[in-house]
Amino acid sequence: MSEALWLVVPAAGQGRRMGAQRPKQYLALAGQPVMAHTLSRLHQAFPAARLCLCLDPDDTLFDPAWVPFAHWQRVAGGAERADSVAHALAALSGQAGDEEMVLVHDVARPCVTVNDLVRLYEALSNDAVGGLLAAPVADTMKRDDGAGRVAATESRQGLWHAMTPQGFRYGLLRRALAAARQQGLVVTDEASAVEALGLQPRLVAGRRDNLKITHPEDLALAARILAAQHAEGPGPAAASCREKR
Ligand SMILES: Nc1ccn([C@@H]2O[C@H](COP(=O)(O)OP(=O)(O)OP(=O)(O)O)[C@@H](O)[C@H]2O)c(=O)n1
Ligand SMILES: C[C@](O)(CO)[C@H](O)COP(=O)(O)O
Repeated sequence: MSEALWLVVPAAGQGRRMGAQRPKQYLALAGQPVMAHTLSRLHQAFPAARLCLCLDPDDTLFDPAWVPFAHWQRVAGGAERADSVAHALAALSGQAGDEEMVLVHDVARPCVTVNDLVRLYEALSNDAVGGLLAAPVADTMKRDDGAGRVAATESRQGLWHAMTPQGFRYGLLRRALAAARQQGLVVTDEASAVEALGLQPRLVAGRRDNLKITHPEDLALAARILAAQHAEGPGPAAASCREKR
């Protein structure tokens, strides 16, 4: 029996750095809410996947019409992103098998391409640890002195920007997040928790335009990225995983 693929989408944030009137996942982007774009990209890549959507318990803006998946559930998000992901994994207890793949993808990353999603899934399917989409750092990196001036220039050799999705087997990811919480380790991505177990997640090079919409200028940038991707046309034979499985 083919293993199920689980998608966890943290979408319970408030978008404080965006400074908008509503959480950024509900801001209009090319005629649709950010969330609708993100879920559409995930569904194009993984139409048969099962979605767990983390929403703020007080969220009154969510519309189920934006969810294209046949099998999906919502869970209450937590105080931090890691808590929301942990809540989703707890909700999947008894549903997801320990060896089944969980891909965690920020709702705030609507520009991820279907081709990158499928490439990541294929790269991780045979990887015992799991991994993440990432992009090598291309800028010179400065560390500040806390007073607005350069304290040092950091080597960018071997530095990557971690992105999402990040994919790990259900049992390992649940154990890793639980261990991080128990140790009081604050993690801003899933890979950090897996690394804390002494494992080395795989870095899968992805497009740099897999932007996380965070600051006000990012919304217009995301719109330009979507338009540019549309003009590019479909990537290299990015058949969805249903065709490939
Ligand atoms: N308690 C939280 C915090 C964040 N997220 C989600 O995690 C992703 C990445 O988080 P971030 O970009 O920081 O989103 P926000 O927390 O909304 O932004 P801010 O930190 O500016 O408030 C987002 O899709 C966000 O919705 C979540 O599900 N639960
Ligand atoms: C998971 C992530 O998108 C990887 O870069 C990032 O860590 C999320 O950070 P945020 O502060 O929760 O946006």
